[in-house]
Amino acid sequence: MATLQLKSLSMHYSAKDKALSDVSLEVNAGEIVGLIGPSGAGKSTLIRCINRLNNPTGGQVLFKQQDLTNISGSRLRQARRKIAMIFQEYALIERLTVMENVLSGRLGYVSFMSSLLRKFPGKDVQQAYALLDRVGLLEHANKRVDALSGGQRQRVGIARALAQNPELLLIDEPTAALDPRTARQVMRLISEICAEQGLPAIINIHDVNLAKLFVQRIVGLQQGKVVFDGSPAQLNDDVLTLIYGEEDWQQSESNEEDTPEPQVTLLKASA
Ligand SMILES: Nc1ncnc2c1ncn2[C@@H]1O[C@H](COP(=O)(O)OP(=O)(O)OP(=O)(O)O)[C@@H](O)[C@H]1O
Repeated sequence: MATLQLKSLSMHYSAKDKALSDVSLEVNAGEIVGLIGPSGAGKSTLIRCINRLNNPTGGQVLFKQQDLTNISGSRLRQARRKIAMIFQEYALIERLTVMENVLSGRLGYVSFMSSLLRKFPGKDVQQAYALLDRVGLLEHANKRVDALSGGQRQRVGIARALAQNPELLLIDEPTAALDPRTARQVMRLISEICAEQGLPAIINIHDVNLAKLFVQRIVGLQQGKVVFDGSPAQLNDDVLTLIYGEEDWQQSESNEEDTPEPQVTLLKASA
């Protein structure tokens, strides 16, 4: 049985605006899905409907066969513990350390008093160290996150998400704030960790070439509807035109992984 099943999911922000229409999708354990589509296609809305940050107006979200659309309170909180999110702007607590931010991924598992005092069991701390080691930030554990680079912050966001022991990752534009090389490193890390843990993920991603490099399945959204669901190899110019409209896609095909970033020479304008 698929980890996640979306059945005829719809979401309207207003009576005339349909952000999502009749979206049906299944995501299996270990599967990484890249969600692509033009601005306003509904990618963020779809991700946020899955963990009920947005409330769908129709259809079902079945996570491990439990319908999340008709639960609330503690049942919803419990389901959400197993669905971790990684955000474009990291959503870290800037004045806290890297370790404290990672441990905040455990807040849903500790008592109210412990969460207020930010007291975590020793095994949670050990796990947090192991996760920091995995994302390459062990020596930064005690630094405040506002002293880190964008790529390092996103690694903290990844470690925090994994601290939840999730069974599904929802990832909203994880590389939009990063330079191309760091973006590839972050995508590689996410795809390696998902493969190691058999963890399914949905990644909302603007950069089609990046998606093609790191995911095995791509879903294309257009005006709130799924118009493509297939492998990166099937994502030809006709399909890209279907998703994005008329464009010259050849131009964007030349970004090879690990190509050195072009050197830019700034010329002073003559007076
Ligand atoms: N809070 C909101 N209130 C009203 N309409 C909204 C709201 N958020 C999004 N929308 C509308 O819903 C539609 C889908 O938006 P959404 O942000 O999900 O698209 P997206 O594909 O993630 O776009 P982008 O790539 O630009 O982030 C758009 O028409 C958008 O204007």
